[in-house]
Formats: sequence, C-alpha cells, structure tokens
Amino acid sequence: MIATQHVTMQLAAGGQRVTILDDVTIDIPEKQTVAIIGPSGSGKSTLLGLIAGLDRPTSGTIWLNGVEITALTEQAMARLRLANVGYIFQSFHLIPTLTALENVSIPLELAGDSLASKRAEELLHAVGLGHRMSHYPVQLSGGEQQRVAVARAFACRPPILLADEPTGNLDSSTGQQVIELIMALHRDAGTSLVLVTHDQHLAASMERVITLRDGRVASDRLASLHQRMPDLEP
Ligand SMILES: Nc1ncnc2c1ncn2[C@@H]1O[C@H](COP(=O)(O)OP(=O)(O)OP(=O)(O)O)[C@@H](O)[C@H]1O
Repeated sequence: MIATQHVTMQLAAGGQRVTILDDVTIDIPEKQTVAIIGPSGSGKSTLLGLIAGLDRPTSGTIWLNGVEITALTEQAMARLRLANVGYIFQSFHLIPTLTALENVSIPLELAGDSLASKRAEELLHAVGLGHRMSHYPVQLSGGEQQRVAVARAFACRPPILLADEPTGNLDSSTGQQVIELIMALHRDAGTSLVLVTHDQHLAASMERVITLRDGRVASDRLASLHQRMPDLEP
C-alpha cells in the first residue's frame, strides 16, 4: 500500500547540504496502523510529507497503492493524492474564509462529487459537528477545528490516512476524543493509518511503531495485542 525504497532527502541550509532522511526503506500493508516516533528533528514530518507526495525525495522511490509517485508529474500527483490520501495537520490547516461545511466539501467538489455538500453534511454529523456547519474556523474551538479537518481528510474515503501530530495542539482529553474519532473512521473505512506522534501512549496503541533517529530507521516493531490492549485476558 505504502512503500519507500532507499529514500534520501537532502536540503540546503546555511550554505550546507543537510541530510534529513538517509536510506529509508519501509513497507506498510493495507489497513495497518503505524506510529512514526523519534526525537525532534529526526525527520518524521519530512517522511510523512514525502509519502503524501507534498515534496519529492533527493533520491529513492515511493509507491502508493501500486503507483510510483516519485515518477509522476505534479498534476498527476495531485490527482492521485486526492483519490488516495487524507492528511491531518497538527495545526488543522482549515481555510479561514470558508465555513466548516465548505471546508469539508472542497475535496469532494474537486473529485467531481455531484453530492459534495450533502456528503459533507453527513460527515460533519458523523464527527459530532452537525450544529457547527456554518461556523468559520475562527468560531470553532481547537478540538472542533481538528474534527472538521478529520472529516475533510476522510471525505473522499481515501485508502491512506496520514496524520502529523494530530493531537499536538489539543489538551489531552480533547486529543483523546480526536484520536478515538480517527480510529473509528479508520475502522469503518479500512484505511491504512500512519501517524507521527511524540505521545508514547498513542504510539503504543498502533499495530506497528517505526522509530527514526537522525533520518534513519532506528527500529521497526510490530506491537503485540497485549501491548496495545493491556486489559485483555491472556
Ligand atoms: N526546508 C528546510 N530546509 C532546511 N532544513 C529543514 C527544512 N525542513 C526541515 N528541515 C530540517 O530537517 C530536520 C527534520 O525535520 P522534521 O520536521 O522532519 O523533523 P521531525 O522529526 O518531524 O521534528 P519534530 O518532532 O520537532 O516535529 C530538522 O533538523 C529540520 O530543521
């Protein structure tokens, strides 16, 4: 479903070339839940952005749903992203001049859905915001804005959901509600879920935990069911 092969990312900073990702090879099957963890600056967000096709690696290849995205034009990449990838940002990234309903409708309209507005309404009801549809982002709390962003990310029923510290700007109980919402939608829609987080507890609830250090994969572990659900009887 998601594969990176020998992905390296270098950027110029202060007149020097800095290696941000170094030979990253990972393979994520359909429907798997994955946490990417690691120290600040280890390359987590950069890797997620490359998987989403928001940027291109210096070398190496990336495959989404059987397509080598590193070989696509910008236009083809945008089309593929719309159909395959939902992305949730730490700071919500809603369009401030559009209402909640319009923010969720946009990807559906871009995908040519003739019932975009109706489907966006259903999604906002599903995330508990049926009473906030005509509110602008500034009129919504952080948790509400993130729920709109979650509805938007799931709008086109993408097979891949990427989230970059989705609870980073929320208090712990609001963050927990947003995670429960993401997990419920993930289960319903059968998406793969790749989540960057600093939260060890959240990481431990994913099926697999990939740790980056200095731009390299330092460890890649499948969690046992007991680690993920400690209350389960042996
Ligand atoms: N446009 C850029 N130009 C130069 N260096 C960059 C650029 N973007 C990111 N970096 C550097 O790349 C490294 C990795 O950044 P990245 O945001 O991927 O790390 P991260 O693991 O997500 O960090 P955090 O947990 O703090 O969000 C950092 O050292 C950062 O300073």
